[in-house]
Amino acid sequence: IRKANYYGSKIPGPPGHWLTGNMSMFQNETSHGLIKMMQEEARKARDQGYSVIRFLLPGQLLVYPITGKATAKILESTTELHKGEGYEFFGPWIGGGLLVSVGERWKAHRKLITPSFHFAKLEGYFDVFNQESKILVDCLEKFSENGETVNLHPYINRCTLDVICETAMGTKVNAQFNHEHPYLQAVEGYTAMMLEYGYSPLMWNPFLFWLFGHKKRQNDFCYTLKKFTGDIIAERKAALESGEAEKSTSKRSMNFLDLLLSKTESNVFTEEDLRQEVDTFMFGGHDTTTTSCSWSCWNLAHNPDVQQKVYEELVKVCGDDPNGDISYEQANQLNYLDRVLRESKRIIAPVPAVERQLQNEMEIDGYTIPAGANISISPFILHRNHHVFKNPEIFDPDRFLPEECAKRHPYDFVPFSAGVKNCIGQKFSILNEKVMVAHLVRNYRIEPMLKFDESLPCFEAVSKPSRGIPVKLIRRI
Ligand code: HEM
Repeated sequence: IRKANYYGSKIPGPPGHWLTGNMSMFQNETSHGLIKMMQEEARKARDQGYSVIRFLLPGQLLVYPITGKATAKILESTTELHKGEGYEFFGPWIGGGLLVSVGERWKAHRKLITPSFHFAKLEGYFDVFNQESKILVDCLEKFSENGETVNLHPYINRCTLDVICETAMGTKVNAQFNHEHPYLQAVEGYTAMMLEYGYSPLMWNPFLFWLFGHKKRQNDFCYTLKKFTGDIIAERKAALESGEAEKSTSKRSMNFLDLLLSKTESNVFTEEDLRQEVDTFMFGGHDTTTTSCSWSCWNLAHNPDVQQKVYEELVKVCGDDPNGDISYEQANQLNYLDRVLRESKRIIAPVPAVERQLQNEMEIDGYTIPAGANISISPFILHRNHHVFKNPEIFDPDRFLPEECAKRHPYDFVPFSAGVKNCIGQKFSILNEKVMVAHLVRNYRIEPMLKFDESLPCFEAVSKPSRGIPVKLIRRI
């Protein structure tokens, strides 16, 4: 506590209690209030010319770089890759998967997995992107017919789960037809617990964690999550061994799970390594894309002119058949849609923040941050920098015209983080989302059924919309 207070007193930030620091600012806020509070603290600090701010939690110094330039220092480090303490909560689920691992293990696994996201592979995933997006459109048809309001979020969620299972694991789970999917409920429960854990010091004590039943809750969620992926792995393995499924050996289509299974056969990977990486991909790749696509639909619904321009671009590039597939080449020509999806990630970043725990002292813009401090890289804070994004609360896709991007620091916009530990799935996710949104907009005009700020991003592992994405869908003729 003394060390955190000593260094903390030299970094700009709100005054705090000697023992509890700024804890009360965190505990008194709702999840969305927390985001607003931090954005406001960052705004005040920037206006005073600061590039970092800090918060103090009991014995913990939490530092936020608030400009792209200050963020570069941590993101460009090739040694400060340890995740913050908050990630320990995910240990029982994803263990030492890519997201949290460091050192030689991380390097070796990342090198092995990277080829699954080579651009030639991405093209091979388009059949699944199209197929599942069309199922999504069909599942929503009844709402356009009867004029009922529909919350798009769970529909998109089931669609992205089907996409990731089929592309990465070669397994169809048909979640779009199973509305009570236990895996999705467990993901929701586990990630919601994370925020509770992060700001409830009593939960940090393992005995109290157990005593109040949190451990049991966590174990139950974990059991469901691991059983789901464990079954997928076992099924795929059995299918390959019996010759029922063809091993995808072509460079173009080898799926992630087959790749990892081949490494366990040659003893490069243990069975446990395999499970952890599969769970990491499910965790990292599914909820994130869902959140991003949901907010894109919300932004489109609230900006009908933008939605119309997206539709016109779609007709121009892909033709006017709403049921036709969108090819990889066409997706790459949808430049306006691309800007819209980026602006949506700026307005509401799907991942509110990622953390690093310093192993060595680091200086950022003249401030000394001690070893052990947590540095939070928060797109939520960086993307609202009013010195860089004028009127940051306004949705304007033209901020992403090439000439506008050239005026900014590359780390002013970091929805997928950056540096060596950046998101491995970013291209996959962007293309998947493009195809989903394209199919939705080609078929329906999306109208909002709440004001923009009546559904708010929650500060969990992902920025889930507090009241969903309630819309009316009007069939395009
Ligand atoms: C809109 C969608 C997505 C967003 C916003 C997103 C964001 C992020 C962020 C912020 C990180 C942390 C990087 C860091 O600590 O610096 C990350 C890491 C990661 N993401 Fe994503 N992600 C998305 C989609 C995906 C998809 C689709 C996959 C897999 C199919 C994926 C797999 C991963 C993995 C494995 C890591 C860990 C990488 C490493 O540490 O080497 N993500 N992602």
